[in-house]
Amino acid sequence: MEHTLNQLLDISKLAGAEILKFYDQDPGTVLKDDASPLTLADLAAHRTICDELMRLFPEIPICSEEGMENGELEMSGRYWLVDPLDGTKEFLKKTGSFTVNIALIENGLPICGVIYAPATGIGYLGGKDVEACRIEPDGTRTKIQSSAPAEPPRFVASRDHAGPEVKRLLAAFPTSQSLSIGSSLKFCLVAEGSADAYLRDVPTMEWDTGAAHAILHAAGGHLLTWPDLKPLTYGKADFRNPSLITLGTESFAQTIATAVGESPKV
Ligand SMILES: Nc1ncnc2c1ncn2[C@@H]1O[C@H](COP(=O)(O)O)[C@@H](OP(=O)(O)O)[C@H]1O
Ligand SMILES: [Mg+2]
Repeated sequence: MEHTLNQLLDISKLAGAEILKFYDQDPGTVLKDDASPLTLADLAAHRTICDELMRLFPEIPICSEEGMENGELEMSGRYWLVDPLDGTKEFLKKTGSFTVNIALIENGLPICGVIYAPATGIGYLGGKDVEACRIEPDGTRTKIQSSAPAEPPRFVASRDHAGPEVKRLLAAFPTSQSLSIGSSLKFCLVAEGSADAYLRDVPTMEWDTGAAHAILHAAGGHLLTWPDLKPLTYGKADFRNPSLITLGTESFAQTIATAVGESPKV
């Protein structure tokens, strides 16, 4: 699996190079049916990833965000789950918080994943039998591990997508720190122990979370549905996730649920 993850990292870097070709020129933005932006960078990254995955792993089907326009496909068994450019809005704003995401799903669970941030050259990978690590632009790898909550806790939130539950959370922990960034990098902050929790009460799609979920799990962290605190599974209708909470340690979920007035887990 380690070899596969290195291949996925190489593919992510190729896709990242395609994305950066559009960083300083008109990326040809159009709006999708759900009013979210789609650019030539998303499409170029999608093509690169699909071409490489099909070349190297012809037997494994691919579910990529940009291949799902008709929304008819259902995925099961073993497949690649790809978000070629997560954080398209951040890409357009040139904040640097955008990522390439590739995960392998088996029977509804993410087995391994790679996240690569083209603007910084930093990558993350991890899987079932592979320690989670952060990869610097020069290739140096550092093992990452999620951590027990700090006092006061450190929260991370979406820059573009934070709803009323996030506001309740911040009100319940008035001394907490809150860092706001775009894309799947939020999960990486929890995975590497730089943040304690990430509550997401605005919808995400399965391709937004697959790679991050695998890395987070390999780093000792947890991704649960909110507020019922159940495991998140893949292959759902329309690829839609419910509200989510990401944690460095599982018990912190209960602390947060109680603090914001949600019923304790039964
Ligand atoms: N109403 C909605 N329904 C489904 N997904 C949504 C959504 N609003 C935002 N998202 C998801 O949130 C992601 C961006 O989150 P963030 O702002 O935290 O980076 C988007 O990823 P893309 O940029 O890949 O489209 C998109 O998939
Ligand atoms: Mg996305």
